[in-house]
Amino acid sequence: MQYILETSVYPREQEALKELRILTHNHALAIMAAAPDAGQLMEMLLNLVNARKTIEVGVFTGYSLLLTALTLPEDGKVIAINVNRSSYELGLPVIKKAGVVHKIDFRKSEPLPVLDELLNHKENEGGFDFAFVDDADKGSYWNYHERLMRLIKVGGIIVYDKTLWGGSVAEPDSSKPEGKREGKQTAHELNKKLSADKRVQISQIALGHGITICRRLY
Ligand SMILES: C[S@@+](CC[C@H](N)C(=O)[O-])C[C@H]1O[C@@H](n2cnc3c(N)ncnc32)[C@H](O)[C@@H]1O
Repeated sequence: MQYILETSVYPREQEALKELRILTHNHALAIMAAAPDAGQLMEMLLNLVNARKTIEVGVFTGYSLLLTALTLPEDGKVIAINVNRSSYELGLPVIKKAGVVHKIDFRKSEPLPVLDELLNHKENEGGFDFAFVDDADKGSYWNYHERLMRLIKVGGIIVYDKTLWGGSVAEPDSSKPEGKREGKQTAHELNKKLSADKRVQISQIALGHGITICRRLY
């Protein structure tokens, strides 16, 4: 198992990311993000769009945030939104040690007010290169999408995590107890809407809990 973790799943993980992953595990918190699995893909996507300004919705201890900050150029900025600050505080010493905290603009908030506030400033329309949405209130993903589609430039990328909801989107409702159907249903609704959205080119990847990459076409 250790071999798989160190050489297969994370073959080229930077030291700071590894430290944050281990710290998260040591606090008995599972790494919830697909980010460790999808790390290299995210890094490549950030590079492909020459990302300088990005948005992250759903921070937790900051694995995908640190990965983003390490990938951005010195003058890059990531606006990172999370409903609370406590888990971010846990990862913050590692982020500071990595020397990238100056690239992070952390906002403790529900995402929609922050996205709406950004849209109050005309210069932010199409002003961002990349966004990553990871599990912050799945029922609101479509509302995030409508805002992000205005904030991300044409040619920019929005990545949604957990869009296969552990594979359960493909299973019949009866396979899940009633209380556990919500995540599956919201993921299914989002997938239907994204695949019908002509404004984006999409690619869904069965990595972690499933990620969907959307490239804004117009
Ligand atoms: C799966 S974790 C994000 C993982 C993170 N990207 C990483 O790489 O470790 C989901 C995060 O969403 C946050 N969250 C949950 N509901 C939220 C909401 N309504 N608004 C903003 N953040 C929320 C949680 O506090 C948690 O930090």
